[in-house]
Amino acid sequence: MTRTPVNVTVTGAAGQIGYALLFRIASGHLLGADVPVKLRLLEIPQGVKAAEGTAMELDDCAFPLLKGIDIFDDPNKGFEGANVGLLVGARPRAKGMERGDLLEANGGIFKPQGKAINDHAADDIKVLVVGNPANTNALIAQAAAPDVPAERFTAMTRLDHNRALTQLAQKTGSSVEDIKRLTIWGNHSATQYPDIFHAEIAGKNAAEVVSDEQWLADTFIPTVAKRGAAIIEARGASSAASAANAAIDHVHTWVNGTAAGDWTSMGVPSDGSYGVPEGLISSFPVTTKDGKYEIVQGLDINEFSRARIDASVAELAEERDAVRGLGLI
Ligand SMILES: NC(=O)c1ccc[n+]([C@@H]2O[C@H](COP(=O)([O-])OP(=O)(O)OC[C@H]3O[C@@H](n4cnc5c(N)ncnc54)[C@H](O)[C@@H]3O)[C@@H](O)[C@H]2O)c1
Ligand SMILES: O=C(O)C[C@H](O)C(=O)O
Repeated sequence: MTRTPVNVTVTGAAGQIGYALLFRIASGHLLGADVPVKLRLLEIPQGVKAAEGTAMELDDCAFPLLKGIDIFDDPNKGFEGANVGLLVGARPRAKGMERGDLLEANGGIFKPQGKAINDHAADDIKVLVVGNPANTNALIAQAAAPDVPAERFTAMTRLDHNRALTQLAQKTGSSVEDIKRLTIWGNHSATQYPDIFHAEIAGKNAAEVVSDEQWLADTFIPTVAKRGAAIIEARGASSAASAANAAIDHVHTWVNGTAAGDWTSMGVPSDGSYGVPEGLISSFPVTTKDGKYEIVQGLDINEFSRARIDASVAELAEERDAVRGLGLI
């Protein structure tokens, strides 16, 4: 039986992450090796020509799963019939720009995109926001889409999760696939909290294997939380291939499920779990199955973790209050 192609809308398609992302979507890494896709690329008018160039290259790959590419500069058209929305395009912080200015500029992008999703996307739309500040941009888009179930709006912390896996594997001389149940809590920002207290390495408690709270506090957490800035410093540009890879992982896991005994980290609307105020889009440990996710319940949160989760959640609440003050939600 021939499957109906899945419509995947990618915003910021002509950007760095877009260039690293589109070829992997088209080759089946996002949804599966047997799932045909149609790409809908959304750019601002100045980005359309470059997106056309990328589309030419996608054509030149002759990907069997790629059933069409359309390019738009109007979100209402870009999200028409979208089953998956990858919201990558965002306004970067310019020199001299205050935080409020950045939130306002991104509100001008994510509010109309949320409304376009509300009015034009397919009923089963799943949204991943990558563009920073990702959690709050997701909140803005979600607030503009009252007819779409709130839980379909998610923000990317999978890159942080993957970064933490590698740091922990390198510290303990283990392999990333031996590590399970790691969690990123809170905001995709320097306040995020990578938590290894419930993680396991080859079946043993990771915190006990590491047994070095100073390394945890002074090396592991800041290395993971500030990795984005370190990449910018080294590369002169923000992470692109690793961010695209994490976006692929996020959606693939959401659609295809977490492995038994493991979980992943996703920024999702809080249901009040772990004291995170309801509605904030915060990173949690989640399991996924049949295209749905659930926040892992019942974890004991020690004092060390509690203070760090609270600090990151407080930052999210501040961002929410700021965008509320700007009338964006
Ligand atoms: N969540 C994460 O883990 C993570 C990791 C890395 C980067 N990021 C963020 O991802 C975003 C994109 O990064 P990049 O390196 O691809 O940036 P980039 O500047 O290379 O590309 C951004 C693209 O978005 C386009 N764009 C801007 N406004 C748009 C709009 N309204 N509609 C459609 N397209 C629009 C631009 O024209 C540009 O082509 C940034 O905000 C970056 O900070 C997030
Ligand atoms: O784009 C950035 O500011 C950094 C990015 O969010 C990252 O974590 O690599």
